[in-house]
Amino acid sequence: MSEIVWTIAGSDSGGGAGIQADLKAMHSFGVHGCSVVTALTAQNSVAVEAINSVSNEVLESQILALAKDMPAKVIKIGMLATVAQVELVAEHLRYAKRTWAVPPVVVYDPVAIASSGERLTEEDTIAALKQHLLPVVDVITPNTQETQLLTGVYLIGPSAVREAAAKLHAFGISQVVIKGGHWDYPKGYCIDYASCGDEAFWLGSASIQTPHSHGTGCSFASALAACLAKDYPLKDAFILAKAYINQGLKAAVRIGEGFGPVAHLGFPYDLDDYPQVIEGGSWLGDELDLPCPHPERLAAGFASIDDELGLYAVVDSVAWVEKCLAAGVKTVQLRIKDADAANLATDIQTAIAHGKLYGGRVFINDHWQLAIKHGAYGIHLGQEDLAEADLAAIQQAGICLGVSTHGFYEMLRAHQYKPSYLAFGAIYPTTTKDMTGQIQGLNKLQHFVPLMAEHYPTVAIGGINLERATAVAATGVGSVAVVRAITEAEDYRVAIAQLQQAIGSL
Ligand SMILES: Cc1ncc(COP(=O)(O)OP(=O)(O)O)c(N)n1
Ligand SMILES: Cc1ncsc1CCOP(=O)(O)O
Ligand SMILES: [Mg+2]
Repeated sequence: MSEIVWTIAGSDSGGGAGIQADLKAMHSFGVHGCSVVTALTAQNSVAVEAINSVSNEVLESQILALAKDMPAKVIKIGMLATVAQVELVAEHLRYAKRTWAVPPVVVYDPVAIASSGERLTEEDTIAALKQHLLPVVDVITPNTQETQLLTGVYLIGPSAVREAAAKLHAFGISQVVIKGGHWDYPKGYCIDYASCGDEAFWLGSASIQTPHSHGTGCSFASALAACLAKDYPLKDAFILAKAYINQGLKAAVRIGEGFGPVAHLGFPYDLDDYPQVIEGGSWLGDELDLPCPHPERLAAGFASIDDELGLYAVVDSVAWVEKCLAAGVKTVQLRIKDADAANLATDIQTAIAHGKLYGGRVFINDHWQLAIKHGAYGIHLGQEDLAEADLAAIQQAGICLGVSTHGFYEMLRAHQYKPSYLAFGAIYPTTTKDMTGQIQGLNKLQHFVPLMAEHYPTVAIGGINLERATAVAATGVGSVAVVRAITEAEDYRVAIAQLQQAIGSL
């Protein structure tokens, strides 16, 4: 069954923003959108001619009807036209959070001012929002103007953005997304910021020049709400919502005499629409004063893999490396997690030598210094290793680099380094490694592969066995990596042959 997401917002008779935009964006991400209308605005592409807020009775009847039968996983709040509406909605949200079997996640897009400049709310709504609504909000998505209205912080640079986010967190909001669509800083770029308190993310996209951007705020927040309902973590929902808006702005056209609406074109499948993940060491990172502990170690663009990766065995001993190579596996990874293991250096050296002897590709997990020293075919690194490892040395040695990713944010982060392959995991639950909260599933894999397969060899890992291998390969992923499906098989040679057949590889 589809996840249910409510939008509590105003109707836009022009069809470009409000409820109408919300439902289209939600549909694009495959959730079922329900609506609670707060006002029947009379608007067209030129002006907001009337607001026509609904009575609290009408508003409440919609909430009660939905709560009875269609409780939401995520509730997106948009325009609340009166102080009385703010109080009523806040009261129902508090009640839902207290009493529903699964408390809803509340996403608030503080629609204070329409893109055409008209004020959509009563003058004294801000005070009521701070007192009643913000304490029940989980995620807030203000633009520059709305951030300033709510925090009093004038967004003149990155530290002001962080300061404003801290003020929003202080209202009790755990996740803050500040949209930079109106900054134009650095020139020609749109920079957005998200903070979960302990982690912060910056995204950058080249500004898209179009006057037809009506409804972008509503659509962004609704896309984000839908992705949260699909269990994407905030950083991935942030990426997808941004890609959705970029895609929609590029395709937006005039409808009416004024400003046309952002287009709604379904899940974003074109990598060109995706934002750049901004890290220290990049020029955008420098503009934002992001720290970079080892700029001299950074590198992008690594050696190419010489052939299809095929079945990829990930094993923890030299003996297993040799057994897999001898059984015809062409890509093998030595994954020794104990940094103080006796004979670590000799094991790595021997595994690399076996690779050369059998004509296979041996990747070394984690121990990049020893891998460089002994001339490995490749090195596999996790996300946390990227900031520490000497990528420049790996690149100069001509060694291939594989990088793990768990979701869209990490995928785009890895893309900055242009590695030799990208691994997506964990596709299914696994007992080999603690992957709590990082299980992607086949659906997400189906989204990752078309975005990246044109640029890199791709690998799926995590919980893959013979029964699952065919479905995984059907996503178009280039390689399937397994641990237990080989090491715990009754007969590993038979298992290797069957897995190779299932994924259509030699
Ligand atoms: C092919 C492949 N994909 C992912 C991983 C995981 O690597 P990493 O994130 O570095 O985690 P550890 O393996 O070090 O626990 C992998 N090893 N191989
Ligand atoms: C190392 C690793 N990285 C993501 S899942 C995983 C373990 C995969 O092991 P298995 O194939 O036994 O599930
Ligand atoms: Mg590792």
